[in-house]
Amino acid sequence: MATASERVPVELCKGVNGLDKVVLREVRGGSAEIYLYGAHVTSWKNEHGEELLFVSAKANFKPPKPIRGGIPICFPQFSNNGTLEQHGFARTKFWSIDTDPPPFPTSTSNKAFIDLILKPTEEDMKIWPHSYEFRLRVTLGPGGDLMLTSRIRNTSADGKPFSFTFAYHTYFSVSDISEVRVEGLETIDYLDNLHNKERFTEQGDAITFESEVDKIYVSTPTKIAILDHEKKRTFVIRKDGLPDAEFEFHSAKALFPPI
Ligand SMILES: O=P(O)(O)OC[C@H]1O[C@@H](O)[C@H](O)[C@@H](O)[C@@H]1O
Repeated sequence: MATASERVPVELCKGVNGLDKVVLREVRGGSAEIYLYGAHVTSWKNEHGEELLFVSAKANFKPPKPIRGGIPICFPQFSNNGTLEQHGFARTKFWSIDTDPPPFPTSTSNKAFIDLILKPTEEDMKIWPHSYEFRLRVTLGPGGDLMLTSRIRNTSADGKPFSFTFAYHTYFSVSDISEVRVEGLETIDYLDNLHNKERFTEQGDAITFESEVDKIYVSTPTKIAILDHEKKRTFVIRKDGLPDAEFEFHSAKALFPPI
């Protein structure tokens, strides 16, 4: 039976290694957990209590290492496309709870959500000399849907523009990879990370995984589905403002060195 604290829609508590985390709960029993370290979603459970995200059993919740699994926020650099560390520094910074976020156009009724914010310190500016506010809202809807909304604002006094790359590097939990297929990327071009980012066009039907895969699909549709036959579960991913999508399947050994 649920205790009183388990029914609280938004709760700040301690997670692994005493790190601060926020737990979101929706009325039907779904939940999500977000660490302030990295603004990192580490758990998303449906109303049956089934975990929908993968976090490596070897994941270190030890700053300054990134957490391996869940939803790492890659900012201001995705992958190694630049001079910064792989996937940028946002995933290894301590974010704050944003108590006064600018209003959203969408309604928040029946939704559990938390607003987080990251601003650069003087030390950070030495690595990436741009002044910004990165606001992330993580929302758990009444049907258990998880939504991440990022708002990045240039706060430099002179308004000089800067560019960045950004990604939600989500690790979905799936069963045996041979039971999984991805729909929505047919005939889309991709850059193959296993072949020096060479560009190819996806052929044929839905994507299946037979060997190691590490591809960035470019200009993808706004809706992509991951179908897991064994778990009889489908993830429908909808996105807005993020043109590309990366799909990876590595062997267990390649994917999970402890970091
Ligand atoms: O190990 P990291 O830094 O969390 O990166 C995870 C993955 O990120 C992807 O973007 C890379 O293409 C992969 O090669 C890498 O394994």
